[in-house]
Amino acid sequence: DLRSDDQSSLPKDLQEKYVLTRQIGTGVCGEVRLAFERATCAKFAVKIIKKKNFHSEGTATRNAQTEIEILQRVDHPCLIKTLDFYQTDDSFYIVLELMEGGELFQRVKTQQQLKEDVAKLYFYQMLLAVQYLHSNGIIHRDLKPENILLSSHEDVCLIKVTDFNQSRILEESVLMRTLCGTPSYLAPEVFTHGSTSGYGLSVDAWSLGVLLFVCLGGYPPFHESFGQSTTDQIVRGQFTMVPSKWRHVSDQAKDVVRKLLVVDPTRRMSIQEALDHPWLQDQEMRQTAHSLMFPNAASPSVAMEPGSSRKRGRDQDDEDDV
Ligand SMILES: Cc1n[nH]c(N)c1-c1cccs1
Repeated sequence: DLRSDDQSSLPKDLQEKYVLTRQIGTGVCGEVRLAFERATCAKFAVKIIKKKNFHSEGTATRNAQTEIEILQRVDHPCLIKTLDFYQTDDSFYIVLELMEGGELFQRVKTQQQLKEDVAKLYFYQMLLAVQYLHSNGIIHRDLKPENILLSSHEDVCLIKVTDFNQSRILEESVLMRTLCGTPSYLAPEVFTHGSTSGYGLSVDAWSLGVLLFVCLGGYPPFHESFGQSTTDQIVRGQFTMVPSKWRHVSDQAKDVVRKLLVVDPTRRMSIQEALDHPWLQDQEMRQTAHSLMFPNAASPSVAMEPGSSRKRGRDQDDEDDV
């Protein structure tokens, strides 16, 4: 167990480059510590994953390797960046960007529920991050408030998605290879249930619906304290928007939640459809988000034409969204 002043159990090359200090987070896989780069005193977060916390070392290694591969492959302003990676016989050490605002989970807990325009700013950034992952064939699979980090203690701030430990990289499946051949002889169920054991990108859309519900309502849509088992509530899509918590939330925001929390994945709103939803057609919010994501980019000098109403189409979103 690493005490804050005990650096001796760390990999030597990690010790030489960083000083690890206090714990800033814990998770099922281990802990996160604040670190200072010796050469620059720059601050980072070091995620320590104990291999013994997995039921099999193989799982630990496979999950960590997938997480490392994804962390090193992705490059988006709303995805946490990895700087370094080390390992010993019993642990992995991942050096990550430091997000001074901590976890969204704590922010919602402290504020009880977020103001709608703040929730919209965060949700839009989450949509862009997940749209980027999906466009790179990656399903996150574990989107929750603990895995959304905030860059500062201000309401208006950059968010970053973290923890790809449960993520999966969509490899070319047998079904995809099968579909390369002539489909003439394939039975209909190959198309409708070819990957019965798998699931698609839509699992992340559902999780984003839960995340938005928590941000707007300040409580989770599905929880064992509501009587039935959480699993039964989820598979039945049973949730309640308690009036005292939701009466000041706009109908458009509620509509986004309801269209994401649809049990049938084929009927669930997609990430792109959410980006095209009227609630997200908020140019001021998008401009704020883009200035947070690209702080060095020149702000557009040309204001929108007076009276022009830019109804965004798909290509417009693609063009403007990262
Ligand atoms: C990673 C990372 N970078 N910056 C922070 N605060 C983290 C944490 C993740 C989980 C708890 S703290």
